[in-house]
Amino acid sequence: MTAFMTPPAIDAPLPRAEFEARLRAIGDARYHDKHPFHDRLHSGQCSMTEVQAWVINRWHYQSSIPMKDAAFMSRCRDPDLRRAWRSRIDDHDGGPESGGGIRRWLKLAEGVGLDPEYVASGAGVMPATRFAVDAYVRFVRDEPLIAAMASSLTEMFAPAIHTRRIDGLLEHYSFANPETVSYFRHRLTEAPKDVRFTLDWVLTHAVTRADQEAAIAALTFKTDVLWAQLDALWNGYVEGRIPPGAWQPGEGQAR
Ligand SMILES: O=C(O)c1cc(C(=O)O)c2c(n1)C(=O)C(=O)c1cc(C(=O)O)[nH]c1-2
Repeated sequence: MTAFMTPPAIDAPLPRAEFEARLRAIGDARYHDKHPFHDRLHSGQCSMTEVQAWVINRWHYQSSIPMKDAAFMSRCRDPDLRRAWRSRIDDHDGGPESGGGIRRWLKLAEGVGLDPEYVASGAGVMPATRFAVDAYVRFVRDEPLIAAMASSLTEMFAPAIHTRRIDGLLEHYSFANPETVSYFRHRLTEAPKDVRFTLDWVLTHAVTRADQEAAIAALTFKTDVLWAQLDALWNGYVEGRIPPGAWQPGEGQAR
């Protein structure tokens, strides 16, 4: 660089490929596939109490996802964006006959010996799970659209963990069969469809460095949302410090 050339501004936007690499690096560093609860679950070391606690608590995430997507859509003036986004709600809610991911999660609940009505009531969800998931819904409702969209990009990292989960559950647990793991099989095609659209949108529309940093921060926040849920699960049901009001083993069993 000669003395007459202007140095690049500190806040110059990242080239597209570098921006994408920064987003992907968040998965390598912080995605919840690295949480010890997942190793325990996928390698068959979880007791049925721990599996039931996971299914009950994750219900709060599952059931909130279409609500956060509806909150997102309520903010979009662009019909093209709404049209692309609404398939996410269809994936989880499905039609009246077929149902969708929500119904498939309740099949898993039944398969692990729980009363699906108990699970669907949301009773027994731990406070920390609620705080984490509800923070995600609020984030998507309140933050700028680019950050709201980028926070869903943890789905970039989900197919690998879903594949590991399907294989691990089928290998190690007698409750696992094509019906009970069907939730995860559907996600193998649904998540890449979501990511194709959203990643391209974020990479294209985050044109300032500030927007790019906000997208990176949003994705980082979302990894915290996921990690915090598993920390709560580990504390409550592996370490045995069940918080007041949360599910007690033996409650909500299938009749
Ligand atoms: O099992 C998982 O590890 C996992 C992770 C994630 C994720 O990375 O947020 C989602 C899902 N599953 C999932 O099933 C799902 O429907 C989903 C929607 C979203 C989202 O942020 O919009 N994440 C995820």
